[in-house]
Amino acid sequence: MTKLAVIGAGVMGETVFSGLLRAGWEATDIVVTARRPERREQLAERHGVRTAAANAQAVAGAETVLIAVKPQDLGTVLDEIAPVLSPETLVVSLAAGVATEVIEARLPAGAAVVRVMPNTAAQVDEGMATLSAGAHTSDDQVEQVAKLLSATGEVAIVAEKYQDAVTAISGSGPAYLFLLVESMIEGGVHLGLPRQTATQLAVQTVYGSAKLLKETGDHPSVLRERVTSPGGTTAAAIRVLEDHKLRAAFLAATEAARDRSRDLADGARSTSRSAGDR
Ligand SMILES: NC(=O)C1=CN([C@@H]2O[C@H](COP(=O)(O)OP(=O)(O)OC[C@H]3O[C@@H](n4cnc5c(N)ncnc54)[C@H](O)[C@@H]3O)[C@@H](O)[C@H]2O)C=CC1
Ligand SMILES: O=C(O)[C@@H]1CCC=N1
Repeated sequence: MTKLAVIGAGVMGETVFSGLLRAGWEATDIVVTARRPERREQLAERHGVRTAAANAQAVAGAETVLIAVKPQDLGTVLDEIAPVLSPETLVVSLAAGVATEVIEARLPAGAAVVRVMPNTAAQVDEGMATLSAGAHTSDDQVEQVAKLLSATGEVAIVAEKYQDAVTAISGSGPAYLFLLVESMIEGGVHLGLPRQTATQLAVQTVYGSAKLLKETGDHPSVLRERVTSPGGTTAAAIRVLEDHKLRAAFLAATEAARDRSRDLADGARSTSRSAGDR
């Protein structure tokens, strides 16, 4: 029997199901779909999971269906799976922006839906995933999804009204930090450090700082003050970052991500198809 059908196993779909395999799930419990045959072959070879070319075939008889297509492709997928969805099947959507009520409206009446916002740090079991229940989802089903996702990191249950803001912080967040690391590396190279040295310094500094934040539980401003000696180098650098309005940039950037998340919901109401795969 299929425990989990992953519909649209791109970056995020593979991230979630490969975490379950690391946590001890059997590959035979999982069936995955993707638009391109080469991608399906790659996933079967890499993980030993079953693949299906047709979404309806993958979903038939599955306990849980994890939909990991882009919001623009969600409408088409929901229309394909709705006729074969059993009333017991739990539907989990990873799509940014798309409300559970929009998903429920395209599925048979009473379908149990959970909306999840994960992030790619789940690839190393340090993910942050939030989940919100739909109108017909029991507490046990929410617990079931929380347990599934906790295989790859932390899980929080949030009111659905917060999911667009969550997307702007933890969903997109890894990309902001990677951009910061890229910028630190370029800064080091600009100062004459060999690229390899600059990369080692930047990566370990971000990793160690994240660990310090998490393990001490201290507020970031307290940790920042400990680095900032009076009249010293850090104060000089932070002055420049403040001059360049780093905080204002983050406020504007997270607002833009939140707004884009809301806009993406419109794509899921149609049956249009996204321009193409990565
Ligand atoms: N990449 C990320 O960091 C995160 C992504 N998400 C959400 O996860 C979803 C997927 O995003 P990515 O993995 O980044 O995209 P992706 O483009 O890597 O993966 C999407 C996959 O869906 C497949 N697909 C498209 N239409 C299909 C169809 N009709 N039937 C079967 N497969 C189909 C594509 O072939 C592709 O493999 C999106 O809804 C996004 O909002 C959520 C949190 C983080
Ligand atoms: O960029 C995106 O739309 C997706 C959602 C959160 C992270 N990646």
